[in-house]
Amino acid sequence: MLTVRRAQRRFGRRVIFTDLDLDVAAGARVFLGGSNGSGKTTLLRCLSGTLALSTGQATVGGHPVGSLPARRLTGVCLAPEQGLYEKLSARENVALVARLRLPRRAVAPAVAGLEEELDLTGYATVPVERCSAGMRARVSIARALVGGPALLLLDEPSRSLDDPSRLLLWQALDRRPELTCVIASHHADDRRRCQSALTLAAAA
Ligand SMILES: Nc1ncnc2c1ncn2[C@@H]1O[C@H](COP(=O)(O)OP(=O)(O)OP(=O)(O)O)[C@@H](O)[C@H]1O
Repeated sequence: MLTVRRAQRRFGRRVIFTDLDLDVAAGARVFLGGSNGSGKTTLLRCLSGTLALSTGQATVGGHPVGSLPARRLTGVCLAPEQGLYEKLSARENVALVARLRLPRRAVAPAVAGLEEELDLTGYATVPVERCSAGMRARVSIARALVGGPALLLLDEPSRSLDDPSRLLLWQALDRRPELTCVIASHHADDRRRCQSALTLAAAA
């Protein structure tokens, strides 16, 4: 589902990662570890297509990352508490993405299903600007999941989540055994829930 070949990303002369190869089969979960500043977010941004690799290639479902077909296959939650439309409600934020990914009649049921799964129902109609960091993180995760992506990229989803909310996330992932996930995290329990791990080393 996800293939990375000889990937390198530099910022100026600073090499963040290099010679990176990765093969992630459909349905596999990869834990992305490494200390602060080791390049986890940078790699996820490259895999989502929002940042270009300096050299090397990455494909999603055989399509180059960043291409329209690859983007269609990819659900992204890179800054769990940010990047939402502040004046819109949780429901509207999720529905916006659902409309891009689903036929019109499938939008409302898909959004309602995710509201239930991630326990958004109590504040689904409240503007996101009034939500806490943990609430926002759950909205961002719902937005990444809506429309049934084949690949999910999550950057520190547990950062603002309490234990019951983290459980909701993992239950949602467990309900989707076909979903391929790459999850950057510092949380040992997140590591346990993934079949394999890639640990990035901090650049010298
Ligand atoms: N736009 C940029 N320009 C220059 N350097 C950058 C840029 N973005 C990130 N970096 C650098 O790249 C390195 C990796 O950052 P990144 O955010 O990917 O680390 P991380 O592993 O996600 O860290 P954390 O665990 O703290 O979230 C850091 O040294 C950071 O300063």
